[in-house]
Amino acid sequence: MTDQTLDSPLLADGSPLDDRQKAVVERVSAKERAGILALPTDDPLDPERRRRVDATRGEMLGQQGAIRATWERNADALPGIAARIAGRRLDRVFLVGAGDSLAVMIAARRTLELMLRVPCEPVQALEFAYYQQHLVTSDSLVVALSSSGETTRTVEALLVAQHAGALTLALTNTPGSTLDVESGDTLLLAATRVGWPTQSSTTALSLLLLLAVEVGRLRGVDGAEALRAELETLPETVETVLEDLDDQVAEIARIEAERTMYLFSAGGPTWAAAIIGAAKVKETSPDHAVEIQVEEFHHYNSQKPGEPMFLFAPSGPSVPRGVDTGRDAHRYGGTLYVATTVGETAFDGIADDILRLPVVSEALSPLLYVLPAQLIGYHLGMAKFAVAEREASRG
Ligand SMILES: O=P(O)(O)OC[C@H]1O[C@](O)(CO)[C@@H](O)[C@@H]1O
Repeated sequence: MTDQTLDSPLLADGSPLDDRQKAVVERVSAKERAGILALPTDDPLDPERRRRVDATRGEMLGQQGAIRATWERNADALPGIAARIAGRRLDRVFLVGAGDSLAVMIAARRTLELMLRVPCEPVQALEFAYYQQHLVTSDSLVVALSSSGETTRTVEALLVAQHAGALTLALTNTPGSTLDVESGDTLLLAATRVGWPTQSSTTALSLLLLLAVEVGRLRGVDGAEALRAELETLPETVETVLEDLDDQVAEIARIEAERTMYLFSAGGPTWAAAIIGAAKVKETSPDHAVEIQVEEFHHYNSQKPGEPMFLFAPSGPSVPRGVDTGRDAHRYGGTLYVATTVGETAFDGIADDILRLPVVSEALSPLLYVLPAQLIGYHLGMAKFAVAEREASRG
């Protein structure tokens, strides 16, 4: 059965989709399945994984330019879309995606909620398409993000939202993709995605943040102008953070290269960085990585002896629980690495090493905190290849 495409309940009788849309779903589903079957193996020296890890570095370091190019690309379209959203009475916003694209939605949620003043719910695309149709109204806004524009469940989510009469908006890196073609309004990313995804996440996040502050400005929301001004400076900060943390993370990766499980934790908007960190390790290596929300960490024996934990905790309300997490990491016999704000002293004497990032509003902080998450994934991948090569050469 592994080479078969999977059925969708939206292809069955009673589906809101028409025959043309069902054919669209069948087509993207078959293509997606082929992509999944072509993923690298868990061979520690898999050349396809290596090719993608190698390609990731340049893309990761080029994110400042990709963000600026994405803003430029949408300079004409974004103001009109922001005006349509600002002028509309909204009951709620659904932020739909899969994998990294869902993490981006989680990262953007806080700024969107501060600026739009309605609940903005990140939802996995399957959950939305199959379980939440009844919640969508003509006053809802559904934003669907897919870098490829061909992720089946995300395409289905967009189609379902259209049938429910919601205002819809697509974001994709692929002009002419199914999501782009099926959507009325599309914002286009300017990301390179030959390696494991980095630019596609940060460009999408930067665009959603820009859209949010534009809507906030149009609606006269307190703090929108200041947030806009801060956001405008962040592409350059992205570059600085990557340069400043690169060597430090490479050294941590060398220390931790022979572990087989990696934990990532955070709370608030930076939760997205924990999700992305675990995703990058799973992409760049044959090993396991999991994200655990900073509060949930305490409700189980969450860390095993020797396991490294990466905690993302910019100054903000999640820091005290992060400090508890750090103490328990050591009680479990694990190691703790913390990414936090320069000048934040809460983790001094608790963390095994601290990655320090510039001061930034917590709502915008994921745009910076996904960077150490990407660096950890990249450098662990490279360090693991080095270990595997050494072992292979010993025979
Ligand atoms: O943004 P897209 O193209 O929908 O891709 C989503 C997919 O990409 C990944 O983020 C990484 O391959 C997956 O986890 C996810 O299912």
